[in-house]
Amino acid sequence: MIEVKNIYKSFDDNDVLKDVSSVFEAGKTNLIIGQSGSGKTVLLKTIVGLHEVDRGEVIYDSRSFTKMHGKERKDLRKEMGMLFQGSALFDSKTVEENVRFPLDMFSDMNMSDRIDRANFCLERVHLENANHLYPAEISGGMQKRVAIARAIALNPKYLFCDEPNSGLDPRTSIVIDELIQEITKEYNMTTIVNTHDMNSVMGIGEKVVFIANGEKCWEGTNAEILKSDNERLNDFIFASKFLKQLRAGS
Ligand SMILES: Nc1ncnc2c1ncn2[C@@H]1O[C@H](COP(=O)(O)OP(=O)(O)OP(=O)(O)O)[C@@H](O)[C@H]1O
Repeated sequence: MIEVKNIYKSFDDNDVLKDVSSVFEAGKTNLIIGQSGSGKTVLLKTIVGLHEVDRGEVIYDSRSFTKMHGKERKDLRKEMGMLFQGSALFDSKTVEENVRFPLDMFSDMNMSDRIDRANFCLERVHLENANHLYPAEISGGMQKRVAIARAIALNPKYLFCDEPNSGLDPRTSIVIDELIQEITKEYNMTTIVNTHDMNSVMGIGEKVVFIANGEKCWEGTNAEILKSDNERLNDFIFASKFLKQLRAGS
């Protein structure tokens, strides 16, 4: 479980996060949604420690990340897996080498165990025969699966995904979303996903936190979204004609 408590973050005179609090439970796909520029990425980066909070606290299973320094933080970071926008694979490394990378860097496993673990993770994302291919030789959806395999290589307790569906077609997006949800449940991870993909929200939004202008405006489940009378949320969600129709029929 990850808890953010009354977080504030500014850049110069731009107050990006204002008093944001929420709890993200283990075994659930927790989504952060909001318009472009609303502060989703800054929130995610603040949670993983790429930005320091100005005020407030980030707590990982009763451990205050905000109050940690040095080695303690480094150790906690080893429990985090990250899936960045655009997959962020190393072009000059093969699929297997990409997945092995965190193991090479942060584990004390021998080479044979690292290769076994990389293969296990690749099988888990249904990518059995791509080990020796390079990222440029596989599709965008396969690249995402490699990135997921790499993110789970160190068996993280916490998984962070920034726009995991960017650049993917709707069908492949669903496959990736379902994979993220499956592994979240299988390993009881606390997963936080930044997205503005409404298909993801409706598909895997077990908890949805809506950020507008740096403030938490609403939170609930995907089922509750359709019934919400929060005006700002509705303006955001039902900007899509398809969802307006869905709501009318619900
Ligand atoms: N490192 C930074 N330095 C200064 N300002 C920043 C920095 N990172 C983000 N911001 C500002 O914070 C605000 C929120 O940006 P953020 O990237 O969190 O939005 P977002 O909701 O993730 O948008 P998108 O969906 O387009 O990725 C923007 O005004 C942005 O300019």
